[in-house]
Amino acid sequence: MARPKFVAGNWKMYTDLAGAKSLAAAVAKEVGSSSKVQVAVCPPAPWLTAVADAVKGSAVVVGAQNCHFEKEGAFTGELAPQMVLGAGCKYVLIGHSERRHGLGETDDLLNKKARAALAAGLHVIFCIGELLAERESNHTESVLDRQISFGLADVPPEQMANLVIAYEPVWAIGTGKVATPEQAQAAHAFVRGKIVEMFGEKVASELLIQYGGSVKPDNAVTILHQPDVDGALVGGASLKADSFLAIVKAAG
Ligand SMILES: O=C(CO)COP(=O)(O)O
Repeated sequence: MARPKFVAGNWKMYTDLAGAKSLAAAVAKEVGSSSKVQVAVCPPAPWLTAVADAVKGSAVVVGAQNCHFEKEGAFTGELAPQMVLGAGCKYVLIGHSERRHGLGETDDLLNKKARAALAAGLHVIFCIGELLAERESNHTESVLDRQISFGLADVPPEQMANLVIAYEPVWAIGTGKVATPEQAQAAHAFVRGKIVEMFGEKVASELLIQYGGSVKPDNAVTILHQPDVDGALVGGASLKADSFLAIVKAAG
């Protein structure tokens, strides 16, 4: 069975409350109550409930950009997976490069977060990707191998149906330098092969793997129609309804 396409917008630390609500409402209005392409928006944490309200009744779902691995506790500034669920989210992003490299989140920490989020009933978009220096020294595959082996260690195979991988080469994020369709396909095929090794053929064949890094309406079609590319995780172009919806359309 063909895998569905899944396009998610990562709004990062952008939007104010009014802007978040109107962007979400515009996306929801156009997507409507059923959609062949799965669509998610991931606003900043303070806007999650308002955005969940704004997309209610549409096929658009909401994701948070991070969560903690504990259910509750003295963790100032953190969000428990249960809180993310309670705010109306279906998804959570785990392991975005801006948190791995900008905030020092390790493979071990990300593994704890992914397992806790899945156990709580959230769906996880698990982000991986190599730095430019790692690609240039031919270490792309070993980096992806490490991020997957450690990051997804001990994830119960039956919970893999609730996990999506986003391959986001760090050198393509926010730079306008998109991976070529061939580079994206090669990395995605490698990732799927690694999932076969860890979880078997069935899990791997059903796994959605998004590409992220400078996806725009004008480059989306070729990237999104590579055999192992099942969607996109969109940053900058998700902040305007028109450009985000054009990418959703390109996926269909
Ligand atoms: O980081 C990204 C999505 O998570 C990609 O960001 P850009 O689309 O702005 O390159």
